[in-house]
Amino acid sequence: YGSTRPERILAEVKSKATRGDARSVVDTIDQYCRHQEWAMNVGDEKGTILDSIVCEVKPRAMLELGTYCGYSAVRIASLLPPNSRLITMEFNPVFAAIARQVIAWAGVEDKVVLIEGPSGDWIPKMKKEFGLTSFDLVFLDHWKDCYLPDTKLMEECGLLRTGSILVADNVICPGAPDYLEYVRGSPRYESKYFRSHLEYTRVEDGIEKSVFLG
Ligand SMILES: Oc1cc(-c2ccc(F)cc2)cc2cccnc12
Ligand SMILES: [Mg+2]
Repeated sequence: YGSTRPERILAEVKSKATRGDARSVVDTIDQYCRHQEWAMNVGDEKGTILDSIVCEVKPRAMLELGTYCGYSAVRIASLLPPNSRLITMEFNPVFAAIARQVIAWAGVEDKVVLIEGPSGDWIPKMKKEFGLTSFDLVFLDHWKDCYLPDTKLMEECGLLRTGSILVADNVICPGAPDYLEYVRGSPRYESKYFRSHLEYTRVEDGIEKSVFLG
């Protein structure tokens, strides 16, 4: 029986990356996915844009929708200030199982809480489950047709405060047109597009950064 792509990525991390070194895990995955087999990590180019926003915001409470193999969770966690938390949500149990191991290998498990299940089910429970008031920063990197409904749900559940920032991957490729139209057209958001490329390719893609104005 064949291994899955996430399993091959984990094997590469275990054989090539230094245990406890988040940067080496990130670089190992980028090397593998650029030269061996493509995978849907945010990647090095868009990852640098994400890094700059995380460093600017210094979030105490951050949410990631769409963990996949844990590449961006590791990247983000390595930049978080002490006693900050990244909650990352993954619907696919196979991806979640791999991500847990990648996050552990990188040594950032004390900053990351991985929850499994559909975002639509979890978002209404977040406040109670995690004793949260709101998220300072949200990274949307899951299925593109969930970006808009999940954003509206976060608004309704009071998980966004004045100044909360949404960062969305793949707004061009595969694209999230309804989400873009919403955050760019709504008076409740101040939105900005960061032009880049689809991870490990020359195809255009980009990240949309949107500040919730309350
Ligand atoms: O960064 C991503 C990229 C793609 C993607 C897949 C196939 C393509 F041909 C192009 C792009 C899918 C994602 C799904 C979820 C989160 N991120 C994704
Ligand atoms: Mg993506």
